[in-house]
Amino acid sequence: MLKESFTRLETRSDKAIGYFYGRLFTADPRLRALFPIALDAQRDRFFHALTRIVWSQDNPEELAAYLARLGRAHRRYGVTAEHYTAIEHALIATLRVYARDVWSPGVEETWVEAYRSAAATMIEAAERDADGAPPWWAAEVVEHDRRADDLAVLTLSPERPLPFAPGQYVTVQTSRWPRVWRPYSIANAPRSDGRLRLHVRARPGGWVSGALVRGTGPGDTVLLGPAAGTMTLDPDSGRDLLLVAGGTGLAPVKALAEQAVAAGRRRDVRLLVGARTERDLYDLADLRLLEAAYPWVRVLPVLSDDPDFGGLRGTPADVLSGLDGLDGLDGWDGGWDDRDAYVAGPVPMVRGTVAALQRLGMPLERIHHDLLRAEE
Ligand SMILES: NC(=O)C1=CN([C@@H]2O[C@H](COP(=O)(O)OP(=O)(O)OC[C@H]3O[C@@H](n4cnc5c(N)ncnc54)[C@H](O)[C@@H]3O)[C@@H](O)[C@H]2O)C=CC1
Repeated sequence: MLKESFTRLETRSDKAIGYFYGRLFTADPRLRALFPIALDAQRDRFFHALTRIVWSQDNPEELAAYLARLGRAHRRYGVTAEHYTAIEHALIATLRVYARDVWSPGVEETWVEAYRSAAATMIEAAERDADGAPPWWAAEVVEHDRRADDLAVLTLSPERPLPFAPGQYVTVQTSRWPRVWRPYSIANAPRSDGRLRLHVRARPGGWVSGALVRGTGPGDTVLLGPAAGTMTLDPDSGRDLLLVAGGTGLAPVKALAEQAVAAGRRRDVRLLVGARTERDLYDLADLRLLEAAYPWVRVLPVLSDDPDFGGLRGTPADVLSGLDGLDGLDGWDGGWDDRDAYVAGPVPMVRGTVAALQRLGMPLERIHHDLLRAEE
């Protein structure tokens, strides 16, 4: 019933979502303040979440985990239990209009039940979280290192300790765009001074990334959400590590490399740094320092858009796919089933790299990435 009625809404999603927000803000205009000034991205995210909830009804475990993440993430917006009731009314009113040809009291009851159950899971997760972590941290920008016109490395000092594991990300809000949060991976292992580094590339039309690269400097304050993400080192593994980064996907991978070397246990680390041109290797000097300090770490730049480059060319996936019959990856040939891989970067690059690693014989459970979260 849910899927059938939701399909009616999907075919006219723009109008339906517009109607939904209209109902919501008319019923309680104060709710408008919870949302960003421009609603476009919010509309997409709301619809994406609804779609996922409807289509995950057959998979309660996956659904509960997703809703718990969603509920926790909503804490930073100041969402409370009462807001869920207002959303319920607006959603049901919208479905009544847009799914009118299949609507009946039975369908309505099913929706109300499914909505309340989803809301209860979100609220419960948010409340459980509220016992411990704050919903957000204020952090001072202590360094702003502009490495290219569109790229900056920011060092942030949170007002209170912000716990995280290498490989995780935080969401960031700037004063320029209230209520707009964007995720950025933390680019360092935890430090004694509690500081965090972010690698930010300003995307065309990217509000937060543009503000962080071009409109932020030392002394400014940003807000950070709690750390999240599962692309973390397997604590039981002493296996060699293959780290693959594309562009600013270097951030989480560098944090993992720092953690691996700090653990004191010698694990061979190969770090493939994918970029378009030499100019885009924005952190190579730092990576070379890591390599010099730990001889078992090898940093291998791979350039896709520079035919004159003397090193590895193509994407990281091209390099891995071409390994058959070559000398191997800087001394590594074979043994792919006994290594851990971590991959971060543009979605198609991550997909291609995962496929190439599987073809080399690496089991899927050893290949870590953030793809599903990126799509959330
Ligand atoms: N945890 C994660 O997975 C993280 C992911 N990212 C994502 O990484 C991306 C970085 O963007 P930029 O720095 O602009 O990277 P970029 O566009 O400069 O590309 C970096 C590398 O990825 C390859 N690449 C780009 N598009 C590709 C495609 N369609 N197919 C195959 N390979 C491709 C390039 O050849 C290059 O090697 C962003 O999308 C960001 O959201 C960033 C941080 C963490």
